[in-house]
Order: sequence, then C-alpha cells, then structure tokens
Amino acid sequence: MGYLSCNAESAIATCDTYNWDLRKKKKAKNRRIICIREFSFHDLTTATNSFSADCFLGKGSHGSVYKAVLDDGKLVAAVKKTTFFNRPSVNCTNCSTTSPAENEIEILSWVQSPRLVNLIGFCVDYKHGNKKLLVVEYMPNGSLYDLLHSASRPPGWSTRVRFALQIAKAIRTLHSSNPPVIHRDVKSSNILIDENHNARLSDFGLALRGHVEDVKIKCTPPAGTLGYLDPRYLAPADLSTKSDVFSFGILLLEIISGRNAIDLNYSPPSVVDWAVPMIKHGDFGGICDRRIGPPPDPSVIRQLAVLAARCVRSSVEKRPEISEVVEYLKVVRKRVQSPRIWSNIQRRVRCAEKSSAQQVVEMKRQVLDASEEVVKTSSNSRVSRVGSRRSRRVSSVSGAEYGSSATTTCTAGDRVMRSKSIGSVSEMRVGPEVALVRRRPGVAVKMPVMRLSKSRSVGVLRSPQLVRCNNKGNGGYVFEFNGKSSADSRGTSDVSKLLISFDEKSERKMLEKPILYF
Ligand SMILES: Nc1ncnc2c1ncn2[C@@H]1O[C@H](COP(=O)(O)OP(=O)(O)OP(=O)(O)O)[C@@H](O)[C@H]1O
Repeated sequence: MGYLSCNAESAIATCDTYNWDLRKKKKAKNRRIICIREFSFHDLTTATNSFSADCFLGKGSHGSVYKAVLDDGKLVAAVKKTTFFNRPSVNCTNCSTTSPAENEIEILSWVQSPRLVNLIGFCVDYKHGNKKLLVVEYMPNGSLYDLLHSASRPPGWSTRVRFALQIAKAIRTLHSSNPPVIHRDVKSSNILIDENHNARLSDFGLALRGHVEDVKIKCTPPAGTLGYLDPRYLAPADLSTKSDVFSFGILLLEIISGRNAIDLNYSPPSVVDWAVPMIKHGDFGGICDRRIGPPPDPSVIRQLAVLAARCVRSSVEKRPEISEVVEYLKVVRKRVQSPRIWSNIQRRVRCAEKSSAQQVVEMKRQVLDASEEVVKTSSNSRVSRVGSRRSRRVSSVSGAEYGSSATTTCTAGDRVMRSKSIGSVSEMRVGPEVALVRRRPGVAVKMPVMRLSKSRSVGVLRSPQLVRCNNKGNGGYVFEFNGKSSADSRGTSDVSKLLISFDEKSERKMLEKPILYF
C-alpha cells in the first residue's frame, strides 16, 4: 500500500513494496511527500448530505461520485464511492489484490500535478467491508466528453489544442515519474475541466505504477476502454507507456472530429478506421468537427491529424513518446493562436486604412482648396509649393493602402506590410525538416514544420470491426469483431470477443465503458 492514514493535515509516510529494494529506496528519499488526509465516514456523510441526489455528480463503472462540502465550507471536493462491486484490479496468486479505489489511492499518493485531478484524502467505510472512499479535487466544469458531445457551443480550435496539450502534459508527468505510471484509461470522460477551464486527467482506478518487468505489472491482465484500448495490448507483458500514447491518439481524433471513439452511427464505427484513411489521402478537412469547420490556418489541422495518426500506429515502436507529442502540440498551439494575433492586426490595419482614407479625402479637399487658391492667385508661388507638398503626402498614403510598394515610407503603410506577412503563408515548400515560407518576394524565412513523409508512412490500423453486439439478457453483452475468433468470452484475453456487464445503460453508452476483465 502506498499510503498510511494520518490525522488531518499531517504528512504521510509511505511503505510501498516498491521501496523494499534498497537501491530504489535511495531514489525515493528525494521524493516530495504528498499529504493525504483520512476522513471519517461520518464527515463524508455530512459533507454529501448523506450521499443525496442533490450532491450526485455522476456514475462510472466503479461507483458514484458526489460533491462534498467540507471544513465548514472551506473545502469543496468530490467523493468517489464504490457502489456495486469492489473487485480487485490485480488478481494473482503471487500478488496482493488491490481494488480500483485502493489502486487509485496508492497511485495518487505518489504523483501529484496541476494537470491531474489530485487526491485530497480517503475514508474507510468500516461498516461495509472496509470499502475505501476517495476524496479528490472537485472539477466544476464537467468532462471533456460532455464538452465535445453534449455542449450547445462546441469548443473552438484554440481550446481544443490547449486541452490536447494539457492532457499530453498530464500523461508526460505520469510516464516520467519513477517508476513510471501508466494510466491505461485515457479517454474523454476521464478528462475533467477545472475552475480555470483547464483540462485535468482523472480516474486512476486502472493505472499501474512500476516497470514492465515488475511482478505486479506482469500479473495484471489488460484493461482499458473499448475504442481507446491499444490493440497491441493483449497480454500483461505487452503493456508499455505507448499504450497510453495510443489512447491519447484516439482522444486527439475525438477532439479533432467531435465524434465518439466508437460510434455505430458512422461507417466504419471505429474513429481510427474512419479517420486514418482520410489523413493518408490528405483530406484533413474531412475529419474536422463539422460544427466548427477547419481551423483558419490549414497547417494546424494537418499537424494535429498527422500527430494523431502517428499515435495510433499499429507498430508500438513507431508511435512517438508522449514527451515528443507535448513538443509537437506546443508548436501547434502557437500556430492556432496566431490567427487571433493576425485578426487583431487586421482590425488595426482596417482602422489605420479607414483613417488613411479619411485623410485622403481631407487631403484631396485641401488640395482642391489649394488649387483653387492657385487659380485665384496664380502669381503666388508660395501657395503652389504648399499644394505640391500635400499631394506628395497623399500619394504616399494611397501607396500604403495597397501595401504593395516596397518604397512606401509612411508609418501606416509599413504596418500594413508587416501585418500581412505575419502568419500569411503565400508559398510553402515542404522539405525534410523545414519549410521555406516566402513572405515578400525574394525573402524566404525558415520555419519548422512537421515532416509530411511521416504522414505518408502512417500505417492504417486495421483494428477489428464490430460486427455484432448480442444482448445476453442477463445484463451482459457479447461483442463480436470480424477477423478474429469468437470462441470464448469470459476469461480470455482475446479482444475479439468481450463480455461486459452493465446495468441501466444504453447499448451505445456501454461501448465507451471500461473493460475490466477479458
Ligand atoms: N473530481 C470530480 N469533480 C467533479 N465531477 C467528477 C469528478 N470525478 C468524477 N466526476 C463526475 O462523475 C462522473 C463519473 O466519474 P468516474 O470517474 O467514476 O467514471 P467515468 O470516468 O465517467 O467512467 P468509468 O468509471 O467507466 O471510467 C464523471 O463523468 C464526472 O461527471
């Protein structure tokens, strides 16, 4: 167990089996101590108004979540209460058994980050088989799933890219911890939105901490959510951080397209089978969420799509590390933000042009006045010179209006020229590492771009397609996929046929639920 109970704010010590190895213990010494509180069941009952419907936030496959107001209103938290089962997520004769709630407490007592929904504390319900309740940070703005699929105003590209970057950073935090944490259930309903509208990764019920050679990892059967699950993760030994990268790729396709990972309303239902062929053919617009259309800068969707396709490659080795994904998304983020800067500049230019046009009218009027004066007093040379100077100013302003003259000297004109060159790619030649972006004739600037050759070499993941979904009448369903045997359902690690039990759920919703046992 990775945590010990403690009173209120006191820090906790850890007695993790991982640290029984002395060498690892030394490294663990430098680890930041995370404070976790133990709450009494009575405290949580009061804080959730006896787990009333008013405080109910949602239901997952492990139980229900309630809003809790603690510490005389100073702390608002979410309480996860396991309801209908407490099956162990690890089940092996050589390993200790751990329930999803215990597993989540153990993982989150080791890793904390502003990009995660962090653990505040826990509670043991002694009256009901010592079940553990989790107290985690409260996320008031729902899940990314709700935002993408139910919100009346779907998020724009800037928000989507920001969320994608934040989720990638969250996964990077897990993968870079020592030993690494593999989440195994990265999906849109596990991305919650905090009070500052930032995305956070939640739900560590299936997460595993350790190295691939560790006994615990070797004993843990594959798990995840259908549609997000790495098709190469068929046995415990197949687990790697790249499984999370695959799930992230699916999530990225969902963020781009606004469609579900598996949606029977589409053909093919799998988002990978639907999107990757389009990406391969360069039809990036085809995978964009129709409600918002493609982003103004076409390189944004191209880079996002190619990145997603790389993450879902069938070859585990060819998928990028999550740290690489973070770096790519940082570049995309800058690009998606530039249209905003560009539109601001355009607005300023329009204002400048408007005032310039007014100036032109004014100048013309003054020129006319002056000429009239010249006509009237043709013998007066001084007036004539004033008139010619004014007309010079007029001509320089009108040259700036079109922004084409390199010899334009007026300030407003200069602004027009510079603003047009920002983000406006008039010609792009894609090379192996850089693109030459021609901003003005004869001036080429090197800009980093994603290699297009990578998008060409992206393998199409031939994940099995759902061909049948049989209701067994006992709350269980059998999912059959083509191209695979459909011999046995329970107790097999074959993803071709899965038996998942759920209650009160629609068939479509069930497809998004985690598979706990194969
Ligand atoms: N920390 C939180 N703050 C606010 N709401 C939350 C929080 N955690 C969960 N919820 C809400 O409760 C719902 C259920 O969460 P939970 O993590 O148990 O299941 P899930 O992720 O939706 O599904 P599954 O357990 O199948 O992965 C979520 O969809 C979300 O709306």
